[in-house]
Amino acid sequence: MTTTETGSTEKMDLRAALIERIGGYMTSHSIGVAAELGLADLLGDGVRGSEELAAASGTHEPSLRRLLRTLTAVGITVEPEAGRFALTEVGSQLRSDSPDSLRAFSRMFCHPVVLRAWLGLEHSVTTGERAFDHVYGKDFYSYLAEDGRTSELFNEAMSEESRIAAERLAAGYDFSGFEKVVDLGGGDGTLLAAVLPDRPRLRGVVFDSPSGVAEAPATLERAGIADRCEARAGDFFRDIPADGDLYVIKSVFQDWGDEASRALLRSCRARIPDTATLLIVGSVLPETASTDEPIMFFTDLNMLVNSGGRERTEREFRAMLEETGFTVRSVRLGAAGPLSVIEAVPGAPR
Ligand SMILES: C[S@@+](CC[C@H](N)C(=O)[O-])C[C@H]1O[C@@H](n2cnc3c(N)ncnc32)[C@H](O)[C@@H]1O
Repeated sequence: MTTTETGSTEKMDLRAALIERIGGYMTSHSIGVAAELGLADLLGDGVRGSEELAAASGTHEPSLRRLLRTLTAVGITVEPEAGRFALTEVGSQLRSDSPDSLRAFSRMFCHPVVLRAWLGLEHSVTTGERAFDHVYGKDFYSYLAEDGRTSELFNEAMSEESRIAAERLAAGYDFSGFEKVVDLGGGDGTLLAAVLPDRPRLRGVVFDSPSGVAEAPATLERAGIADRCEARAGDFFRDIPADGDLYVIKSVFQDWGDEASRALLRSCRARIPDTATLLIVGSVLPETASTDEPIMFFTDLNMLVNSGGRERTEREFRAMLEETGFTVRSVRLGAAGPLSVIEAVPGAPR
């Protein structure tokens, strides 16, 4: 190959690299539609023809086939023979019956409610304001409180996203010195459903807003812990339960800006016992961005658009906790699967 040809190949690769990224929204849309139509459930473990899939999903075969080819191009399906498709390992996570299912998560984050808010990204970047409120005239959680179906989908999506982190926390954190865990903003109870079953003396409270906690009783029932774990509705800015000795806040702070996050920590400081322990489970951003963990940066931008919150670095978490009357005992990066665990206690260093 001549130098000129090498140079032109590199140029083509560079162009393709950018064009592929520009098409990112087409990827999310395609995955969202596949999840909505239940294509992964129809594919199951098998190889199926596009005609059979179109008949089962009530879709237009030539168009469905084009969708499936695009999904193949991004590694969700394979096309071993022309017009016949099967799931890849990545794509299998779109099956509703997979223990690692991310189907509700895909439906939620490719949902028109979220995608419309993302159309306001430029507004957010220009003004620093939440695009969601700009588009809908209300904030994300008020929207969910008024839209039961989307709220249910969001709770299910959070539960799917949480499962691995909850299992890692359950396996890796020493709960032995505690009697009652309160999961603040605990959603449908997925975290305590992972922690409590193997610890018969530990009790729990899933605390969330009325719409957030709506599915928790069923989760606790399914996990066989309903007799020692209750679902309580309330507002964590105002009435945090005072009867726990371990308080977990998982994937919550990224929803809130600095002022609200400090208000939440002050609310915890004022209500939790002085001898209690606070565990913050969530992403901890590195000081500089790179391609290593793109999801954290997607989440951060998603928070700018939808909730007005942000992901934070270890330095920022430490400063916020210290300012609000907590002492950080440890920061364990990646201790809960993709998430980190920050352990803090009320008051000055003990
Ligand atoms: C991103 S979700 C995380 C849910 C769960 N902790 C998890 O990791 O899957 C944030 C949770 O905070 C809850 N939340 C928001 N505002 C709240 C408030 N004022 N009081 C109690 N919970 C609230 C939401 O309902 C939602 O369940």
